[in-house]
Amino acid sequence: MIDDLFAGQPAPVLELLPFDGSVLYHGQVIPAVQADQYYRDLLSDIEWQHDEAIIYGKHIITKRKVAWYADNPFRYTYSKTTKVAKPWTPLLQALKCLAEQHCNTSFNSCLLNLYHDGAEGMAWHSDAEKELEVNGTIASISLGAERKFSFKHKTSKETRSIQLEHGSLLVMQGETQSHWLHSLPTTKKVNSPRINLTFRQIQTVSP
Ligand SMILES: O=C(O)CCC(=O)C(=O)O
Ligand SMILES: [Fe+2]
Repeated sequence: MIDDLFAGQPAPVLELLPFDGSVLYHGQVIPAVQADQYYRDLLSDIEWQHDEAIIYGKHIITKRKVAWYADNPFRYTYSKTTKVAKPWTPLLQALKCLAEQHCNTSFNSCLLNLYHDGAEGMAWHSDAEKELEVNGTIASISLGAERKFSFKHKTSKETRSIQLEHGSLLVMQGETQSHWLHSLPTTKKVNSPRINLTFRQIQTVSP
Protein backbone atom coordinates (compact mmCIF):
# COMPACT_ATOMS: atom_id res chain seq x y z
CA MET A 1 0.00 0.00 0.00
CA ILE A 2 1.32 3.43 -0.99
CA ASP A 3 -0.13 4.90 2.24
CA ASP A 4 1.85 2.46 4.41
CA LEU A 5 5.00 3.09 2.43
CA PHE A 6 4.91 6.82 3.22
CA ALA A 7 3.51 6.54 6.77
CA GLY A 8 5.44 8.81 9.14
CA GLN A 9 7.68 10.08 6.34
CA PRO A 10 7.68 13.52 4.76
CA ALA A 11 5.52 13.72 1.61
CA PRO A 12 7.52 13.31 -1.61
CA VAL A 13 8.66 16.57 -3.22
CA LEU A 14 6.76 17.35 -6.41
CA GLU A 15 8.19 19.16 -9.49
CA LEU A 16 5.55 21.43 -11.00
CA LEU A 17 7.25 22.86 -14.11
CA PRO A 18 7.87 20.85 -17.30
CA PHE A 19 10.85 23.02 -18.42
CA ASP A 20 12.61 26.42 -18.13
CA GLY A 21 12.90 26.45 -14.37
CA SER A 22 11.97 24.45 -11.31
CA VAL A 23 9.15 24.80 -8.78
CA LEU A 24 9.24 22.20 -6.02
CA TYR A 25 6.21 21.59 -3.82
CA HIS A 26 7.36 20.10 -0.50
CA GLY A 27 3.80 19.77 0.88
CA GLN A 28 2.98 20.29 4.56
CA VAL A 29 6.39 20.74 6.17
CA ILE A 30 4.84 22.22 9.34
CA PRO A 31 2.48 19.95 11.33
CA ALA A 32 -1.10 21.34 11.44
CA VAL A 33 -1.20 22.17 15.18
CA GLN A 34 2.08 24.08 14.96
CA ALA A 35 0.99 25.79 11.74
CA ASP A 36 -2.22 26.94 13.51
CA GLN A 37 -0.11 28.53 16.25
CA TYR A 38 2.28 30.22 13.77
CA TYR A 39 -0.70 31.58 11.82
CA ARG A 40 -2.24 33.13 14.96
CA ASP A 41 1.10 34.54 16.13
CA LEU A 42 1.90 36.11 12.75
CA LEU A 43 -1.60 37.62 12.47
CA SER A 44 -1.11 39.43 15.78
CA ASP A 45 2.66 40.11 15.89
CA ILE A 46 3.56 41.21 12.36
CA GLU A 47 3.37 44.92 11.55
CA TRP A 48 0.91 44.46 8.69
CA GLN A 49 0.40 47.44 6.38
CA HIS A 50 -1.66 47.98 3.28
CA ASP A 51 0.59 47.84 0.25
CA GLU A 52 1.04 50.81 -2.03
CA ALA A 53 1.77 50.67 -5.73
CA ILE A 54 1.88 52.97 -8.71
CA ILE A 55 0.20 51.21 -11.62
CA TYR A 56 -0.34 53.02 -14.93
CA GLY A 57 0.50 56.26 -13.10
CA LYS A 58 -2.21 55.72 -10.48
CA HIS A 59 -1.46 55.53 -6.76
CA ILE A 60 -3.12 52.31 -5.54
CA ILE A 61 -3.56 51.10 -1.97
CA THR A 62 -4.16 47.35 -1.88
CA LYS A 63 -6.68 45.54 0.33
CA ARG A 64 -4.02 42.86 0.81
CA LYS A 65 -1.57 43.69 3.62
CA VAL A 66 2.18 43.20 3.49
CA ALA A 67 5.28 43.33 5.68
CA TRP A 68 8.96 43.09 4.95
CA TYR A 69 11.68 41.78 7.28
CA ALA A 70 15.40 41.27 6.68
CA ASP A 71 18.93 40.99 8.08
CA ASN A 72 19.47 44.72 7.54
CA PRO A 73 17.16 47.69 6.94
CA PHE A 74 17.39 47.03 3.17
CA ARG A 75 15.44 49.21 0.80
CA TYR A 76 13.36 47.24 -1.68
CA THR A 77 11.46 48.67 -4.61
CA TYR A 78 8.56 47.08 -6.43
CA SER A 79 5.57 48.53 -8.23
CA LYS A 80 7.45 51.83 -8.02
CA THR A 81 7.23 52.08 -4.22
CA THR A 82 10.14 51.64 -1.83
CA LYS A 83 9.98 49.78 1.47
CA VAL A 84 12.48 49.57 4.30
CA ALA A 85 12.87 46.17 6.00
CA LYS A 86 12.23 45.59 9.72
CA PRO A 87 14.47 43.33 11.85
CA TRP A 88 13.60 39.61 12.18
CA THR A 89 11.26 38.42 14.94
CA PRO A 90 12.13 35.08 16.66
CA LEU A 91 9.26 33.30 14.84
CA LEU A 92 10.33 34.64 11.43
CA GLN A 93 13.87 33.54 12.18
CA ALA A 94 12.61 30.01 13.00
CA LEU A 95 10.62 29.87 9.74
CA LYS A 96 13.63 31.18 7.79
CA CYS A 97 15.72 28.39 9.33
CA LEU A 98 13.11 25.79 8.32
CA ALA A 99 13.06 27.10 4.73
CA GLU A 100 16.87 27.14 4.58
CA GLN A 101 17.08 23.52 5.73
CA HIS A 102 14.69 22.38 2.98
CA CYS A 103 16.36 24.48 0.28
CA ASN A 104 20.01 24.04 1.23
CA THR A 105 20.57 27.76 0.79
CA SER A 106 20.38 30.89 2.91
CA PHE A 107 17.94 33.81 2.78
CA ASN A 108 18.40 37.37 4.01
CA SER A 109 14.86 38.74 3.68
CA CYS A 110 11.18 37.84 3.80
CA LEU A 111 8.17 39.46 2.17
CA LEU A 112 4.88 38.61 3.89
CA ASN A 113 1.39 38.87 2.41
CA LEU A 114 -1.93 38.75 4.24
CA TYR A 115 -4.97 38.00 2.05
CA HIS A 116 -8.10 38.56 4.14
CA ASP A 117 -10.26 36.32 1.92
CA GLY A 118 -10.58 34.97 -1.62
CA ALA A 119 -11.44 38.41 -3.00
CA GLU A 120 -7.78 39.35 -2.50
CA GLY A 121 -5.10 37.80 -4.69
CA MET A 122 -2.04 38.69 -6.74
CA ALA A 123 -1.97 39.32 -10.50
CA TRP A 124 0.47 37.64 -12.94
CA HIS A 125 4.06 38.72 -12.28
CA SER A 126 7.54 37.32 -11.79
CA ASP A 127 9.78 38.09 -8.85
CA ALA A 128 12.60 39.72 -10.78
CA GLU A 129 13.10 43.05 -9.04
CA LYS A 130 16.56 44.50 -9.47
CA GLU A 131 17.43 43.97 -5.78
CA LEU A 132 16.85 40.19 -5.99
CA GLU A 133 19.69 37.79 -6.79
CA VAL A 134 19.31 36.71 -10.43
CA ASN A 135 17.87 33.17 -10.52
CA GLY A 136 17.96 33.15 -6.71
CA THR A 137 15.86 30.59 -4.85
CA ILE A 138 12.55 31.83 -3.36
CA ALA A 139 10.93 29.76 -0.59
CA SER A 140 7.21 30.30 -0.04
CA ILE A 141 5.45 29.17 3.14
CA SER A 142 1.63 29.22 3.31
CA LEU A 143 -0.49 29.42 6.47
CA GLY A 144 -4.27 29.61 6.85
CA ALA A 145 -6.78 29.20 4.02
CA GLU A 146 -5.76 26.88 1.20
CA ARG A 147 -5.47 28.78 -2.11
CA LYS A 148 -4.73 27.91 -5.73
CA PHE A 149 -1.39 29.16 -7.10
CA SER A 150 -0.70 29.28 -10.85
CA PHE A 151 2.25 29.51 -13.24
CA LYS A 152 2.12 30.67 -16.88
CA HIS A 153 5.04 30.38 -19.32
CA LYS A 154 5.95 33.80 -20.76
CA THR A 155 6.11 32.62 -24.40
CA SER A 156 4.40 29.22 -24.74
CA LYS A 157 1.59 30.36 -22.35
CA GLU A 158 1.46 26.87 -20.83
CA THR A 159 0.01 26.87 -17.33
CA ARG A 160 0.46 24.78 -14.19
CA SER A 161 -1.48 25.13 -10.91
CA ILE A 162 -1.27 23.77 -7.41
CA GLN A 163 -3.23 24.05 -4.15
CA LEU A 164 -1.07 25.58 -1.43
CA GLU A 165 -1.94 23.82 1.82
CA HIS A 166 -1.78 25.15 5.40
CA GLY A 167 1.82 24.72 6.61
CA SER A 168 3.20 23.97 3.14
CA LEU A 169 6.43 24.98 1.43
CA LEU A 170 6.84 25.80 -2.28
CA VAL A 171 10.29 26.54 -3.71
CA MET A 172 10.85 28.50 -6.95
CA GLN A 173 14.40 28.19 -8.28
CA GLY A 174 16.71 28.21 -11.31
CA GLU A 175 15.37 30.10 -14.32
CA THR A 176 11.75 30.08 -13.11
CA GLN A 177 11.44 33.87 -12.75
CA SER A 178 12.96 34.50 -16.20
CA HIS A 179 10.52 32.23 -18.04
CA TRP A 180 7.37 31.95 -15.94
CA LEU A 181 4.82 34.31 -14.40
CA HIS A 182 2.94 33.34 -11.26
CA SER A 183 -0.33 34.48 -9.70
CA LEU A 184 -2.67 33.90 -6.79
CA PRO A 185 -6.10 33.94 -8.47
CA THR A 186 -9.04 35.47 -6.61
CA THR A 187 -11.88 33.09 -5.74
CA LYS A 188 -15.39 33.23 -4.27
CA LYS A 189 -14.84 29.86 -2.56
CA VAL A 190 -12.48 31.12 0.17
CA ASN A 191 -13.74 33.38 2.96
CA SER A 192 -10.96 33.19 5.52
CA PRO A 193 -7.44 34.69 5.64
CA ARG A 194 -4.20 33.28 4.27
CA ILE A 195 -0.67 34.35 5.21
CA ASN A 196 2.18 33.84 2.77
CA LEU A 197 5.87 34.25 3.54
CA THR A 198 8.41 34.40 0.72
CA PHE A 199 12.02 34.09 1.82
CA ARG A 200 14.38 35.70 -0.67
CA GLN A 201 18.00 36.56 -1.25
CA ILE A 202 18.46 40.30 -1.72
CA GLN A 203 21.71 41.48 -3.29
CA THR A 204 23.72 43.41 -0.76
CA VAL A 205 25.31 46.48 -2.29
CA SER A 206 29.04 46.04 -2.83
CA PRO A 207 31.23 48.78 -1.29
O1 LIG B 1 0.83 34.62 -1.98
C1 LIG B 1 1.61 33.89 -2.62
O2 LIG B 1 1.59 32.67 -2.52
C2 LIG B 1 2.63 34.47 -3.56
C3 LIG B 1 2.97 35.91 -3.36
C4 LIG B 1 3.91 36.41 -4.39
O3 LIG B 1 3.96 35.93 -5.48
C5 LIG B 1 4.83 37.50 -4.06
O4 LIG B 1 4.81 38.04 -2.93
O5 LIG B 1 5.65 37.86 -4.93
FE1 LIG C 1 5.71 36.62 -6.56
